[in-house]
Amino acid sequence: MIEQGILLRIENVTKIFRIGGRITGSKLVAVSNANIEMEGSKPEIFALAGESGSGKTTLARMILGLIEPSSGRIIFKGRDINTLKNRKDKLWFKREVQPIFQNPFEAFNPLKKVESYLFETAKNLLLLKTKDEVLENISQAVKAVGMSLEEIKDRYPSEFSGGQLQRLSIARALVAKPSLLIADEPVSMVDASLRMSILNLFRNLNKDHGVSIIYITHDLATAYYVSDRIAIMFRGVIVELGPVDEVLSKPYHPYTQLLLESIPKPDPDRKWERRIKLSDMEVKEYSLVGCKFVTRCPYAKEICKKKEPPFVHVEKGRSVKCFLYSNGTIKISEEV
Ligand SMILES: Nc1ncnc2c1ncn2[C@@H]1O[C@H](COP(=O)(O)OP(=O)(O)OP(=O)(O)O)[C@@H](O)[C@H]1O
Repeated sequence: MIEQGILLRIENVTKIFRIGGRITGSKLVAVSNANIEMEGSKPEIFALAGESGSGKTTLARMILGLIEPSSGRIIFKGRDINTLKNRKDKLWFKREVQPIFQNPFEAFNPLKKVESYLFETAKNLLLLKTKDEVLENISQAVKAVGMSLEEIKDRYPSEFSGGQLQRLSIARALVAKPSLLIADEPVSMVDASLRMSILNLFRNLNKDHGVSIIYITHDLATAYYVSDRIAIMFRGVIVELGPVDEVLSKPYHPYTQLLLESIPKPDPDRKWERRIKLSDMEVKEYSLVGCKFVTRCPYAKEICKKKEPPFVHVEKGRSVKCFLYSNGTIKISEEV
């Protein structure tokens, strides 16, 4: 049954990878029981934020249909994307959900003219036949990113700056007329001076063209700037979700609180400082049965080691995965 108004529903999605050899190896739950819902009637920018290795890219790849969840479902416009079998349905999904990658230089072959990518996308995904139709379509997409066809004609990737090339990779995605863009760290390789213009472009695409965007980042400052809602991930688990201004001004989860403490206030461009040492703890934390944050949480109790915390709806639109809130009493919400 098609659910009216729901663009994307990530339903109890888990991804387990096997790491190491077949005998000595172990399992790593890269994404654990993720739940996110995005409405189609209110296109939004949804930030998926977390430090390196928190499972963001794995979740993004599942939403793009590049890898299948170990369990759970991803429902896009009422259809389970992993049950799309025939060519027509797969093509439909490819048009609807488009990726934007981190490194625009890797998205284009240096020996191929940039415009050829746009032509190919129009032909392969929209199945446009006439040259006029194709030109009309790609010129709209290029215009939407603030450039023109004349500007890109006969030019190769090396003739553009990183910022321009990232715009063109966004234009290429737009040729398909997608409802959802999955942008994985789209500004981290772009010069700081051009970063804001790309983020503003996302805002325009969302407001003026009704495109929903999942913005994946480890940078809370840009997440705050560009997005409407945010999910904070830690060791494969969404620990907190809600409107970005509320989550970042009044974080509930002890992990989100710690992250915000570690942001150097005067410089919003700086990445999160690694106040928390990650790599050495990483695999161990992934395998904890209770809360993944228990070993560093200043509020940890016995129960946090033994049981997975529930995802509690704390207030309208806000949820947090923490025992501190499971009895309905918010004990820590100030002094952050
Ligand atoms: N194909 C794979 N096989 C085994 N482990 C994997 C695989 N892909 C990812 N992982 C592991 O899953 C965990 C989550 O990785 P993921 O790339 O999703 O995190 P991330 O938050 O996107 O990090 P980054 O920002 O560094 O890309 C990491 O521990 C990673 O090593």
